[in-house]
Amino acid sequence: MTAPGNGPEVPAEGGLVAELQQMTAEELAEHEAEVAEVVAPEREIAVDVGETLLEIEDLTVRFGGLTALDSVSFGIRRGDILGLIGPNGAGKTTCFNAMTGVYRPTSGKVLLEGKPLGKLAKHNITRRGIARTFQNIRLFGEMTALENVVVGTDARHKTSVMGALIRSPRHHKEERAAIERAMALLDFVGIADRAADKARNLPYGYQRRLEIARALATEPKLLCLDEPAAGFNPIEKEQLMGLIRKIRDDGYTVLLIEHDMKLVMGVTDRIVVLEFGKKIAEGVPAEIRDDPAVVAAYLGVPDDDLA
Ligand SMILES: Nc1ncnc2c1ncn2[C@@H]1O[C@H](COP(=O)(O)OP(=O)(O)OP(=O)(O)O)[C@@H](O)[C@H]1O
Repeated sequence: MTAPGNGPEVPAEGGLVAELQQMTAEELAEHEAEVAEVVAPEREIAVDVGETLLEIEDLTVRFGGLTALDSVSFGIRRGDILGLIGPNGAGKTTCFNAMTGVYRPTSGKVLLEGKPLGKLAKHNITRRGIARTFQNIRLFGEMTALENVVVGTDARHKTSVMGALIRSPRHHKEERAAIERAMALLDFVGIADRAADKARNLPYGYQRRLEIARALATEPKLLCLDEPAAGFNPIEKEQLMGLIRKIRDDGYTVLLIEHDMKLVMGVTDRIVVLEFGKKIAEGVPAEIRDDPAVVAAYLGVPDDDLA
């Protein structure tokens, strides 16, 4: 990682944005294709679209006497956007936490590409290919936006600690590549113009996008987004839908926890519904919208618009 203040090469203020503004439509399309190539370098991931990427088998998580997740099973296909929904306290975040090594499941399994994640620690699960964002934004506030993303790319670095200490040529090369990739990711999520700003000084919507860029920096096979639209206005929600689709179109698989039903129904390929820790429904958005058990689970939840 580049030490803060050590001068990663950020374009001069407005540089990239000014450049983009002057581009013709053709040049812009070419630029976007180049950015997409850097953002998802492992293009072969698109080849296996439709195969099962992640399987959750009979997953149970108990906290003392409370069963937060009760023998839940579902799968995620490569290239899909899967929505995980349910009323407050249904077990959605617990499911994310059990998948990403934050909680140990009481019983059941999580398999990525057919291999159980077992008792892997969080960072090893990230290395295996699951990245996530959090309900409450977690960024390094004193670091710049660019540095926050460079930190994410560290999960993929191959240099040894010694190599980093003596600043070996391999380490130097990796560092340059990390900065270039981080810049491309900021561009991809639409916040490259604020690359040099401290994360804590960014507007809220930019911080949410920065979290997504940082998660993408780990080159995940599966990107888990925990309520990414929380606190967004309708225009920002619309833009977020566009970004989630763009991420999927770039070859990633996405698992989305979100309360905003319009967004969930508009962007997902399939939906799994939890209530009181149990799976009560699974299907395509139109099936879920008309499912009596789902409608009943949401009755009395005025903020959610199931119509
Ligand atoms: N660390 C914990 N210790 C004890 N109970 C917990 C813990 N984490 C979650 N729970 C409980 O587990 C249940 C499921 O919580 P969870 O946060 O997974 O629900 P959720 O569907 O994500 O809800 P929300 O939409 O409100 O975020 C709740 O009853 C919650 O209080």
